[in-house]
Formats: sequence, C-alpha cells, structure tokens
Amino acid sequence: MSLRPFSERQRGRFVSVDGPSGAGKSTIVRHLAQLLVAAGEDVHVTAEPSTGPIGALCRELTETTTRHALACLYAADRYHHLEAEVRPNLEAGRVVLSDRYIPSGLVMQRFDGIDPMFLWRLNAEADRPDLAVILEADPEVISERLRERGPHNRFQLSSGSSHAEVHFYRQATERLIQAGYDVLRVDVNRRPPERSAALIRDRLLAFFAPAAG
Ligand SMILES: Nc1ncnc2c1ncn2[C@@H]1O[C@H](COP(=O)(O)OP(=O)(O)OP(=O)(O)O)[C@@H](O)[C@H]1O
Ligand SMILES: Cc1cn([C@H]2C[C@H](O)[C@@H](COP(=O)(O)O)O2)c(=O)[nH]c1=O
Repeated sequence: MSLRPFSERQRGRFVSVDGPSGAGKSTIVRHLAQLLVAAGEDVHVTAEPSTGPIGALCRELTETTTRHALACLYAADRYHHLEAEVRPNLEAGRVVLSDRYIPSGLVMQRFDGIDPMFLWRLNAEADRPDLAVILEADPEVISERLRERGPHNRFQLSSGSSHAEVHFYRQATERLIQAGYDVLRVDVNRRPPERSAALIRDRLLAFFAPAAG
C-alpha cells in the first residue's frame, strides 16, 4: 500500500510522547523524527516545557515553586505552546512530535500532592493529540537509567520516585483511554530506543493510513 505523506494533507498530525523520567522520551523522539523524515514526512520536533516565555518560567521555577501554582504555570505554557507553535505547524501540514504533553501534566504535579481531578480539569481544553504515545517501563529499569544519567529535576531525587511515577502514569493512561484518547503504549524495558522509535513509526503510518485515501 502506498501512503500519501502526512504533509500532503491539509492538516498535519500531532503526536505526543510521555512516560516516566528516564524511560527514554527524548532519545526516542530524536530517533522517531529521523525515521519519519526518512519516510518523507515534514516533521517538527517540540517539547514541554516549551521554548516560549512561559516555558522559560517553568524551567526557572520548577525547583522552587510547588503545587497549584506550578500546575497552573505548566498548563499555561501548554495552552501558549499550542497557539504559538503546535497549531501553526499542524496547519502547515507537518507531523508535530512533542516530548511531553498532557500526560506529563497529569503526572508530574501529583508529586506535589495535587488532586488528579484538578489536573484533569486544568488540561481539559488543551487539544487532543492524534496519538498519545506512553512509554512504559518497570521502576527498577528507569531508576537505574536515571542513576547512570543523573536526575533532571527535584521529582527524581527521592528513592521511591520511579515507583510513584510509574503508578501515576498507569492512572493517567487509564484516564486518557477512558476519555477516548488514542493511546499507544510502548514497553521500553528491554527494547533499544531505535527499536521503540521504529515500532512507533510503523504504528503511526498504519494508524493514519485509513485517512490517507
Ligand atoms: N531503551 C533504552 N535502553 C537503555 N538506556 C536507555 C534507553 N532509552 C534511554 N536510555 C538512556 O536512559 C537515559 C534517559 O534517557 P532520556 O533522557 O531519553 O529519557 P527521558 O524519558 O527523556 O528522561 P527525562 O524525563 O528525565 O527527560 C539516557 O542516558 C539514555 O541514553
Ligand atoms: C510538561 C511538564 C513538565 N514538567 C517538568 C518535569 C521536568 O522537571 C521538566 C521537563 O524536563 P525533562 O528534561 O523533559 O525531564 O518539566 C512538569 O512538572 N509538568 C509538566 O506538565
């Protein structure tokens, strides 16, 4: 079957990649972008926090600001990111790959004890991705990767953080599926990142194929 590149369509495709810290989001997004470009797609890679002004504030304040204030700041960045970067790229027909999106918002602020319902409502008006990829791994696997790489944030410092994060991700994923999101779960325990990226690429091409005709 020959597929029309996503970029030849009127609107591109929005794919988010989330999963516990150390699961390999950034590594897999990098490989996935290369594979999609090789398949003839026009790809825009982005991430949250975004590179916009609110994203800069998020990065500056994550270590010192907590709870509802930080949750609202990340949600504000998400809505601004959509307007300023994601939608314009989709309108230009590109595949937009976001390293972190709504699922991270449903998970990370739970480390500060925020009610999942509050986080759900805060994110309720954000655009649904065409596909939400969730990387899944055992806590022992990701804590070992984080130990080797070093932590990126305060959420990764406590000894049980990987267990808690995996648990929060399971709950968030179930919530997203219940709400009708198209979710692709990828087990990254033993799979090298290039293999995970190839699996996601294949699923993306197959997933979007019916709309291409
Ligand atoms: N499948 C894999 N097998 C082994 N090591 C991996 C795998 N995927 C990623 N890594 C390594 O684990 C570390 C974390 O990867 P990466 O930074 O991509 O994860 P992340 O999910 O983006 O993390 P964070 O949420 O902290 O930004 C890196 O050192 C990376 O090289
Ligand atoms: C989208 C989002 C992000 N965060 C935090 C988690 C990390 O501290 C950084 C992202 O950096 P990384 O290199 O990708 O790990 O942002 C958050 O707390 N809430 C969110 O919604």
